[in-house]
Amino acid sequence: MGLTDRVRVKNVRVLSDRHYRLEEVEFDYRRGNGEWQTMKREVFDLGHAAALLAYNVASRTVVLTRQFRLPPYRAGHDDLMIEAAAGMLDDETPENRIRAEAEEEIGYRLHDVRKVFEAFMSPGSVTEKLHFFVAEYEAAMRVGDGGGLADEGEDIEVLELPIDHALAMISDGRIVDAKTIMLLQYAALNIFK
Ligand SMILES: Nc1nc2c(ncn2[C@@H]2O[C@H](COP(=O)(O)OP(=O)(O)O[C@H]3O[C@H](CO)[C@@H](O)[C@H](O)[C@@H]3O)[C@@H](O)[C@H]2O)c(=O)[nH]1
Ligand SMILES: [Mg+2]
Repeated sequence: MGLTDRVRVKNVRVLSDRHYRLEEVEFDYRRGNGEWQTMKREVFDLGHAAALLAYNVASRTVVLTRQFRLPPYRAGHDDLMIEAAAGMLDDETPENRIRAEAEEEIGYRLHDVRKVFEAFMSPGSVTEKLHFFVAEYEAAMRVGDGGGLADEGEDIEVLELPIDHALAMISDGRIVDAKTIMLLQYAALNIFK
């Protein structure tokens, strides 16, 4: 399968190129009925990212983070965000990046880290693909307090909580981050049976 005979990019205009990159792309697209249509779409290029759920089967617990996120706040979410550990790849491999993020954000040096799936998080406008991982944690793997990198503005609380409590927080709206909901539901289906 390929789309080279259905999509012809005609022009790319960079609207913003600071921390992230916003492009306006003009292209021809061959519709289902065979007719060509010219369109313009804005594409927000964030790079790619990785996320991880740390879990412990015996204690039926998971480790999450809580931090301020400006975009949800601007959209009316008047609370900190509860999220799985995650970070942008920044030219690292997904596995190396997520191991480093787990140490920086939640303070665990994990052993076996398992990739479970990949997903585009907002395919209508954002290029970002997220690589999802899970890993078992134990007290002996704790190497620090986590919290993120203060000089990059990160101020992250570490939350260790029962999986059942985390799942209830999806139902009552306290957890509203997509990657975190996906990982908790993966864990409910495949890890905490
Ligand atoms: N200077 C500057 N820094 C920024 C800007 N936007 C983000 N940053 C900084 O860039 C760093 C990104 O931290 P990471 O841990 O690498 O990424 P993340 O923001 O946690 O990304 C994860 O969560 C996002 C929100 O759910 C996801 O979008 C993303 O896919 C990933 O999972 C943080 O220090 C953040 O403050 C900006 O516009 N300017
Ligand atoms: Mg992060």
